[in-house]
Amino acid sequence: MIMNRLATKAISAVARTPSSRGFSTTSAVDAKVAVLGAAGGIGQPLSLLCKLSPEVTELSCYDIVGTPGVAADLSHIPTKSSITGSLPSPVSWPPRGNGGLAETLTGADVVVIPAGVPRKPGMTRDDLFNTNAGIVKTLVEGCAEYCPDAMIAIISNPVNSTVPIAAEVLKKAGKYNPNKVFGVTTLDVCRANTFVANHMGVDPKDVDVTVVGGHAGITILPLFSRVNGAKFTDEELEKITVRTQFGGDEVVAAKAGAGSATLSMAYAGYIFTENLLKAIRGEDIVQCAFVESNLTDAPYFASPVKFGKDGVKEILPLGELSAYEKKWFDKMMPELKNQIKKGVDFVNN
Ligand SMILES: NC(=O)C1=CN([C@@H]2O[C@H](COP(=O)(O)OP(=O)(O)OC[C@H]3O[C@@H](n4cnc5c(N)ncnc54)[C@H](O)[C@@H]3O)[C@@H](O)[C@H]2O)C=CC1
Ligand SMILES: O=C([O-])CC(=O)C(=O)O
Repeated sequence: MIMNRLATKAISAVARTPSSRGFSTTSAVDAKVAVLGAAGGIGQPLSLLCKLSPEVTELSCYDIVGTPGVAADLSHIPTKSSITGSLPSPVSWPPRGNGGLAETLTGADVVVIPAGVPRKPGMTRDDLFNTNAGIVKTLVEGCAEYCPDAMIAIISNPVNSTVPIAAEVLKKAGKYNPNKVFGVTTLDVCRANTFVANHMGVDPKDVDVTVVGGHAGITILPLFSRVNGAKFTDEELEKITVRTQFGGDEVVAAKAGAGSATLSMAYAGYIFTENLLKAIRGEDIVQCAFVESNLTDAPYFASPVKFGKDGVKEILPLGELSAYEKKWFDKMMPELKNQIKKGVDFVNN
């Protein structure tokens, strides 16, 4: 239940924040968040949610296009955080210094990366590798140089490969801290919660499904056997499991060539980010994340993780899988390990 209660609290904080009567002062700690890819389909609503968050005191938006406009627009929202928007060239809003990645990242506590191309119908997430691998590599090289102590939350697909890419880039630079590099799998948890709550006829805030593995098709494994009170026929369980694994495809198909999930991902990315900021200021947080892990024989694995002020504090035990979940687990592992290896090889070969 932990993550969902946090999600509800976090969103109610957002809902309260844009009051015309004043700014929220919930956060006692200064926190700079950098969003890389901030002019995109995810980046813009994610930046909006960060601008509304009482946890954020400084928001820096970076993209290869559009961020001066995004920042000028968001700057009129009466919340306490300051905001800047930078392009790679020395163009920024407000005009200052040299702009660029250096100013975006310097002093950042959390860097969220939704930069890169989204899928079109018929594509897998792995089909994005050729374009997005290089984008993530370059941006994380910037993190190694300008904010080596920041937590880095990666949204760009394929997450199963881009997280290992980030780790290898940081290792090469001598700046890798496995406790501070995460793939964001929160949207899988959001989908599983929504679908199971609909099935059970309960409020989604009262369920919190553990989703393990990775973030692509069958590497996404929702553990519905752990949801108290949930009853399924075999067919229902198969249907809800596959729908969670391929929830992204459902949105890609409905958008019919105009991209993939953006609004639900901005929500999920915001929940993940705000939880990191709460952890930084001392709250114990548990949420699912794709991290370096020795829970299985895959070097990275998504599972419930305890976060503290320095990032990952503890990777919680996987626990027992049902026979049905074990079948999916065995099917997933070769695919997950291949996608991880592809990311590692990209940086090292
Ligand atoms: N982890 C997850 O659960 C999810 C991941 N995604 C992934 O997020 C990524 C972004 O998706 P959308 O926002 O819909 O795409 P989009 O195309 O709307 O936005 C991407 C943004 O990245 C920017 N960009 C490209 N190269 C850049 C660079 N070198 N530096 C900085 N910014 C750069 C683009 O200018 C654009 O504004 C995709 O890879 C998508 O597959 C999408 C949904 C869920
Ligand atoms: O399906 C996609 O390509 C985007 C994504 O990762 C998701 O929605 O889970």
